[in-house]
Amino acid sequence: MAGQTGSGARARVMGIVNVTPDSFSDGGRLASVEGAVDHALRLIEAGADILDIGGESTRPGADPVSEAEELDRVLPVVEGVRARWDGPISIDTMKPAVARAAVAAGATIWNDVFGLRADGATETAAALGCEVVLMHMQGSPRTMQANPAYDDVVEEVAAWLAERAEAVIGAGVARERIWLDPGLGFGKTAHHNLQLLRGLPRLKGLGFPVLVGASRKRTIQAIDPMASDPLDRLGGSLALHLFAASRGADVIRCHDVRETVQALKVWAALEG
Ligand SMILES: Nc1nc2ncc(COP(=O)(O)OP(=O)(O)O)nc2c(=O)[nH]1
Repeated sequence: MAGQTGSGARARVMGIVNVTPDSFSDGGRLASVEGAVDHALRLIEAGADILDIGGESTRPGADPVSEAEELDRVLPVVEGVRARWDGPISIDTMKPAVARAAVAAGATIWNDVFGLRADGATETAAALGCEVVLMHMQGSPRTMQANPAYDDVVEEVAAWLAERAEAVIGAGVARERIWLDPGLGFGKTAHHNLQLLRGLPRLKGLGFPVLVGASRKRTIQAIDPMASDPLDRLGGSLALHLFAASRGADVIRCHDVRETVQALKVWAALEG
């Protein structure tokens, strides 16, 4: 994992490759394996440090995808990218079997929005020895936005992430393999998301690299009602991600890689 940020060093950029028909901002755009691999290679060309490949939308109200269907979607893309690039590839999945198969196909990171809570997930992560992203989610993708509520969202998310990290370390996952993620939009209101971004130093204080994904998310529309179309949220995405990097985020997960890399570089140059 790259060095800590906040001292002018650029946060690493994780480019999103959604191999799904229904992702909230780019669903269905990568209809073929070739198209998805080409898109991934374009993200690398644009400066992505990591590629995140996912076969199941986690947007609010998303329909679950079967293990077989998810495998059919992601494995050919992981294999296709790995055959052309030797950089870090993360698999964005909640299913241990999908993570296992993707690592066998060349993925090096398990990005689990469910925080390794599926049956067998911690054992699988320990056995794979890959890096793991533990993300906070209140509820499930189908229910999480119904009525998100916290007394103190920063403290509650920090405590939850600390507990999950200790639990997976106890299950055999090496401490240095763990990244944390506050899960913006996963059981949070726009207000909660902004508070979590302001509270990133508290999450960094847990002693793990922090990943933030605000790209094209609904929080931006809550601030700019004109941005009803996720594709109209680039400016807000860049603002949220620059703020996150300035508060110590180590990895930024985004769709618009070229613009994000450029913004982070200029911001780092300003900070000297
Ligand atoms: N670690 C992490 N993983 C994530 N995976 C998916 C999404 C949702 O965004 P997207 O992939 O664009 O949409 P969808 O889930 O509809 O495919 N957000 C995160 C996030 O914030 N952090």
